[in-house]
Amino acid sequence: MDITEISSHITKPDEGAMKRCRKRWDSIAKPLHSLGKLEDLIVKIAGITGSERINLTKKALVCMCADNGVVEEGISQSGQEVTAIVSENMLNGRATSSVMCRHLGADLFAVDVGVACETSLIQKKSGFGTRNMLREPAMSREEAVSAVNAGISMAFELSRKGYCIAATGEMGIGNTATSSAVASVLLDRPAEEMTGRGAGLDDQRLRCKIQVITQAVNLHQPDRKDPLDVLSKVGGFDLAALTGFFLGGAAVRLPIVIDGFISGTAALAAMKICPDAVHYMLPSHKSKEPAAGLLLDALGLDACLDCGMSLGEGTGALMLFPLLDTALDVYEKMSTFDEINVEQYVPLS
Ligand SMILES: Cc1cc2ncn([C@H]3O[C@H](COP(=O)(O)O)[C@@H](O)[C@H]3O)c2cc1C
Ligand SMILES: O=C(O)c1cccnc1
Repeated sequence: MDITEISSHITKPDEGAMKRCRKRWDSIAKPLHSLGKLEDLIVKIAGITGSERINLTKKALVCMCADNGVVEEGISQSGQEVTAIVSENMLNGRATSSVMCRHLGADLFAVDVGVACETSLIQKKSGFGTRNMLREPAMSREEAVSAVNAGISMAFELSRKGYCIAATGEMGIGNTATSSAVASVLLDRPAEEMTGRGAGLDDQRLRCKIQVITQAVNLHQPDRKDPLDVLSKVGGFDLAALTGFFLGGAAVRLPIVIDGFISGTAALAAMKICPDAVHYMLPSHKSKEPAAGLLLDALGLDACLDCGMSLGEGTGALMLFPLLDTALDVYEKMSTFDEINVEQYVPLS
């Protein structure tokens, strides 16, 4: 399956399963809707999987790793080599995401979709880093399509392997700049509003980052109605692959948890390609990056967590897993009003 046919395989969630799931929540002997957004997320998962019997035992984190040519403009605090170092650390358990995955019992899939050197990650390279978007389009349209297809194929692979839920993550120095560029075009907002300090920038470098993004967008004039045009001109392999992963996840009915600003930007691109894809996305946290809230609003999603996190690698998305597990335990194990002989007041209208 590739991008040309994926949208026709994305259908609406199962309303019947959602209704039955909501009914079960309402029958549990506790104040109605008192687990709030956590109840809503379990209901959403019922709609995604088509069953009110929820299984979240097998969990994955998919980290799309890639380099960005625009790093040579000094828009990140770190050098390009850090992408490969941290990505490799995901394999030996020394990256934040891998420590968290081990703690949570989730399997980590670190995918090389465009790191600038050879790596020992899962190989789905569409190139060795993008070009510098300040000088030329970051990718050709064909390269962007290839990265989207790599993301789609990961979703199909996870579904075949029996995963019940997947968190999204990325590693790529400079990808907050590409995300700001893509988000500013898709949301039609100025770069100043969409740009933050990423992995840590002082005021002067932040001003430079905003200028670089503004200039790149002005130079290439990406067509906001064509997300592939936007991704190819001012995006990155990681963003394109994540976009594909969201689309593929929707097609195979796999609940996919959005991480922070970068994953959120890819989620928005996926929604612009296929609006129904958003029904298969679960929000996790509101990143510290300044446009995180705007992105979630554009997706029509409301995050459970606001911890001031801005780490990437899928770390915010992973934090949702224990909350979902706990909510699911309550959903499955608690007594109902009937079982404890408590009558519920049912309003007449
Ligand atoms: C050591 C280190 C580990 C990271 N893990 C995730 N990121 C995060 O920071 C990068 C984006 O920030 P910027 O656009 O400012 O470069 C991404 O790789 C992201 O996942 C890291 C960044 C660093 C430096
Ligand atoms: O919100 C994010 O995704 C993020 C923010 C800063 C650095 N890396 C990722």
